[in-house]
Amino acid sequence: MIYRILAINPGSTSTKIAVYDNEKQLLVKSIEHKVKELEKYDTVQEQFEMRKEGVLKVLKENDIELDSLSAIVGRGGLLPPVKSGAYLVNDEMIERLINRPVLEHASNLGAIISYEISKNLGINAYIYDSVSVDELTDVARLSGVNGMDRECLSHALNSRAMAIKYAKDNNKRYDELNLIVAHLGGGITLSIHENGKMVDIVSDDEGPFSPDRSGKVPCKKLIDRCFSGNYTHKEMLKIIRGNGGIYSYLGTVDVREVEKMINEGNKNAKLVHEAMTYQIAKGIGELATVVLGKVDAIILTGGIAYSSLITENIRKRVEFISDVCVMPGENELEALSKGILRVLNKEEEASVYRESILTKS
Ligand SMILES: Nc1ncnc2c1ncn2[C@@H]1O[C@H](COP(=O)(O)OP(=O)(O)OP(=O)(O)O)[C@@H](O)[C@H]1O
Ligand SMILES: CCCC(=O)O
Repeated sequence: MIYRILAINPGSTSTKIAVYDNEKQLLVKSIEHKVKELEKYDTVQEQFEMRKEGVLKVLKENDIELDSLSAIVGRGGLLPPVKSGAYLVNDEMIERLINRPVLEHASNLGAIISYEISKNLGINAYIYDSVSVDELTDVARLSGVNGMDRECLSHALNSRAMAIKYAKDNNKRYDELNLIVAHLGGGITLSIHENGKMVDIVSDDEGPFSPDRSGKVPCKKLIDRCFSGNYTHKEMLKIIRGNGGIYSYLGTVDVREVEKMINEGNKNAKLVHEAMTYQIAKGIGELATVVLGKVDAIILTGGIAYSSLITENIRKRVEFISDVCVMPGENELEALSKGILRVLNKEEEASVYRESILTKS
């Protein structure tokens, strides 16, 4: 049986789409959105029509008939905590993403666009491994302030896909391994996968800084700055997410550019580069304690994992814990599509989204 799956991954400046016949990629395309064009919209939700039309146009240009599609999958956005794997998109999920998303994020449009296209075709729309996948254990949930539990927002899609791929490549099952995955992209999140469950993470405000995010910062200094009267709420958020991390030190979010600066003798660039890898290694060390050090492998993935300077600096600090496996880049479209193929092949079940009860369909 051949299933044709459309995968949609809306990012901050692009909407990436791909079409697969089972595992065979028929089409992949990144629809770029110019900053000037996006500035016309006050909210991410308002970009829906424009992005949906872009997707439909690309399908038409590439002779992909809408009625040849078996299912559509969008990158799952900032929902309240959900389980890993697939969810069927329903009205309740759409209402949440349009009116009350946990955070405004382009990925919130993944489900919305998929649902809208699927409705007219009479096929299912899904999300897979949303940013808000939460499999934290109870003990991992406490933050240290009563009433302020930790949040589990991570690059779950790529991280789980790489962990599953690592297991397959090594003739093992995902649920028989303990794996630490470091997703090293524009944002950095680290996760520990214990016997097939992502039981803890180091999120992008708890651990290493990244190209554009601050990571963990000194709480008291942050509070002082918030109440200094010099910044709005929005400006403070931008300081830690968007203008934080490497950008705040060096004015770029491009690690390749940082490495060029280093090669040209820029000592500050070298220090910042080293500090980021040092913090990533510390985060990996922290997660190793979750499984009492019994880690089968440490996986380094995401765009930054293309840098051997980065991966070697991390390796030398963490290889005492376990083997380090470098799986650079991310293939979120493939991860989305393969996840839904497993659902269509009945190897996995899709959950039904309910605000309070998350049940298997
Ligand atoms: N060959 C390379 N060497 C070093 N860094 C690289 C290389 N290729 C990409 N990068 C860096 O990877 C980062 C972007 O990674 P990636 O594309 O995974 O992130 P993203 O998709 O924009 O964000 P996120 O991963 O948070 O969703 C940039 O800092 C970029 O400079
Ligand atoms: C919150 C981490 C996920 C992302 O930024 O895409």
